[in-house]
Amino acid sequence: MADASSAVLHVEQVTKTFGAGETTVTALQGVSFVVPRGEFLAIRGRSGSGKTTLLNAIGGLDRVDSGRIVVDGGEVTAMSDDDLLRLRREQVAYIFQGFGLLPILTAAENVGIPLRLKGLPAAEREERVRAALAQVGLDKHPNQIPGQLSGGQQQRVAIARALVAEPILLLADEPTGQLDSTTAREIMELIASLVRDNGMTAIVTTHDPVLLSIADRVLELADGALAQSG
Ligand SMILES: Nc1ncnc2c1ncn2[C@@H]1O[C@H](COP(=O)(O)OP(=O)(O)OP(=O)(O)O)[C@@H](O)[C@H]1O
Repeated sequence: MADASSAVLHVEQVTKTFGAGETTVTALQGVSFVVPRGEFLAIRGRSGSGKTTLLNAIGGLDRVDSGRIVVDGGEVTAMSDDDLLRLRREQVAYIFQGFGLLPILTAAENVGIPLRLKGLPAAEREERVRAALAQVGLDKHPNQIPGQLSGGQQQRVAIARALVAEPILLLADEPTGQLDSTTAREIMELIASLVRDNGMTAIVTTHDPVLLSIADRVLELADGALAQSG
């Protein structure tokens, strides 16, 4: 059992439904778990099991109906919209299946976005962007736009962008879903090693059984409820 005081994330009895009346879908029902600092946690589950809904609730992108979510001592489920914006800017970083890069910006400019939002001076931004691109093995491609990079390279840019602001919690929703199996494994191993090297905590959703073995622990969602932990 994880020491609750060292936990980065507490999820307690979280429930979320979509729609009303006969069309109501229960996306999450009574989900509870704790993630200790430094853990690389995978969440698996079939399509529609609630993985995206859960990550979006943790990252403050969507609100739940009941239950509590606490990230690094801050109660996400009680935050104002402004506080949620700050949470997403300063504490939580996202990696998406579709990479989520801005197509007209270069790799370096994409990586620099969180640092601009933080208002860091240009010289410090440039140095941190350079270091982040080097960490993901893309130091030779700072000036290419996403359309000039492979899928795996684009996801590396997105990973660098997620890391550059030194978030407490990294959330990755099917980050390898658009990649071939070899590249998918490379990307998952890269995320795992960066999380470990940077003392971060990460939650990654995936369907892929091969990739699950890279995680420290796997939780399974089925019809919006946690089925087992291992
Ligand atoms: N905005 C929405 N409006 C209505 N229903 C929704 C909405 N978002 C999700 N759902 C429903 O909630 C359930 C959980 O969806 P969710 O996207 O969280 O699953 P998932 O495990 O991430 O699936 P996938 O692996 O396909 O991304 C599904 O039944 C889905 O149809």
